[in-house]
Amino acid sequence: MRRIEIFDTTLRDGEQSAGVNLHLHEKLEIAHQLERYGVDVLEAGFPASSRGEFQAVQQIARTVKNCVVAGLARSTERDIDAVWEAVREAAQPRLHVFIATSPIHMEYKLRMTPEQVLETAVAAVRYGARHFSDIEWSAEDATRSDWDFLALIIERVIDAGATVINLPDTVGYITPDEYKRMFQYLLERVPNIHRVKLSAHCHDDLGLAVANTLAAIEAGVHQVEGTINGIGERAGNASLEEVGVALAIRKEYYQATTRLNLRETVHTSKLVSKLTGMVVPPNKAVVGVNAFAHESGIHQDGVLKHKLTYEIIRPEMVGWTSNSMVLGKHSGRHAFREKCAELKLELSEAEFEQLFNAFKALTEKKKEITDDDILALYMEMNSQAADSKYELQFLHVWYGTNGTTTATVGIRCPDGRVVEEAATGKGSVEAIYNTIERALGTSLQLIDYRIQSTTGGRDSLAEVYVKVETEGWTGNGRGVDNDVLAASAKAYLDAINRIHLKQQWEQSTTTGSSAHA
Ligand SMILES: CC(=O)SCCNC(=O)CCNC(=O)[C@H](O)C(C)(C)COP(=O)(O)OP(=O)(O)OC[C@H]1O[C@@H](n2cnc3c(N)ncnc32)[C@H](O)[C@@H]1OP(=O)(O)O
Ligand SMILES: CC(C)C(=O)C(=O)O
Repeated sequence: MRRIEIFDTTLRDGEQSAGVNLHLHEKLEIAHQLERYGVDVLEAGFPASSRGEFQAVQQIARTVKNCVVAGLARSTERDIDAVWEAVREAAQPRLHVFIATSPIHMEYKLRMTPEQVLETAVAAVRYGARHFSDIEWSAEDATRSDWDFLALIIERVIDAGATVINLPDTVGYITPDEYKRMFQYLLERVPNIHRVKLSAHCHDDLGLAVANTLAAIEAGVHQVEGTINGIGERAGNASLEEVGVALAIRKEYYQATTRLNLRETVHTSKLVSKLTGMVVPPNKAVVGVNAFAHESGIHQDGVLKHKLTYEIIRPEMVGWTSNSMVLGKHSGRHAFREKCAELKLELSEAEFEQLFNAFKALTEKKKEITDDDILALYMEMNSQAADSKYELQFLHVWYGTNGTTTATVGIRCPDGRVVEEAATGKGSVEAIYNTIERALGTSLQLIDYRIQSTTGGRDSLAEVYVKVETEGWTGNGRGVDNDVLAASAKAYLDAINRIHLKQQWEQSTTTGSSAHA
């Protein structure tokens, strides 16, 4: 088994993500977490770019002890001096110096001939070697460079003192097979290449960053570079957490390990996301909230019977507490039964079927069903059981801006009749309650009315609680619906039903027969 070194550039290339600007204390917090995560090299920033950046790199270099701390420089003495001043107090300082080697970059950006680039690169490494014993040299846009030119310049910078050679796919252009062949070609052609470590640095413009990084490992590189959550310039860099997990899960295939403490993965991802403001997509591999969420019945059934049917990564391995069964419209009875057991709902087979059907009906209206939704359905089912008297059949409300609202309700009575009535009120709820009272020939006083949603989100269920009083009797009622007005009507009827139950119970205790019999 080879050990692959992990070079983290979240604080340099990651911070180059559009819109990201970390404060010193935020960079420090991420740096210390990266140290706990177990990265081998931490690229803290580009010291020559600003005073604040210099100070941040310096602070990181002073406090991080368990990994190499690197700073990036162009091939100029000023940039290299800035890196030295910033990282000189690090336990293990590294200079990372680069120059572009592709024809397009040399001609249009640097406005240099290949000979000038060669001379500048060698001079920069020599200059850096006055202070640094650890020098990483990068051929920017290596993957669009001429391979023979690369071979020549690599040989020369190694002679000048480079200890790590990094060949970045700066614009995310190469494919895994080509990248592998490029490294293999250079390993054969450059005579002194075995004196140094080789490194890969991939961007995700074609969505190939992780695949290219793994291909480079197959080709024999010693170090791979990337960022947490794959953040970085344009489409970002290779996601280090994905590379680390791929190597761990496919250890037999890659024959390679890392020093990463994978259990810190999720925490590291969340911290970087929080401080950079770069939201992790829910379906992102390893760290997305859906990465271990099973939604469809066949998958949930499989996972309940044997996790490995649909899980190649143990969620605990990367720091999730467990997988999650998301109950939605694709869920089946196995997952629903598991959830009922978890919620400690005691159900007969018939009750289970009734609750399952209510749950399935709810999935037509709501995307994800939460524990609270299920509990609400359960309580609703129980309150509607044998004791139930009056049940809402339909409800229409015409809201008027002139201060009068009209409601029409249909109520199924215990004897099976459906009574229909209409009445007005100053607002929708008052109109509904006036109509219910007229339909049932009763008069109630509303003592308390409270409404809340079972969860956040527009598709949340509304839960209404009421307390009513009539002729010395009080009753509490609860109604749940995905519409607030229907929930209000149900709560009122529920309160009325409870008062009737109390009245029947009192009557039965005085006459000696049971109202529930
Ligand atoms: C692939 C990568 O991710 S590379 C790293 C990218 N990171 C950054 O750019 C860090 C933030 N950058 C900055 O703060 C600024 O760009 C600075 C401070 C580095 C330079 O700022 P300025 O001096 O104003 O130059 P500006 O950024 O406009 O242009 C870059 C200059 O560096 C030159 N340059 C680019 N790469 C190199 C190199 N590797 N070695 C030497 N010179 C280089 C360019 O040719 C250009 O030179 P010119 O001014 O003679 O035309
Ligand atoms: C400076 C180098 C390593 C880089 O970030 C790139 O080429 O993408």
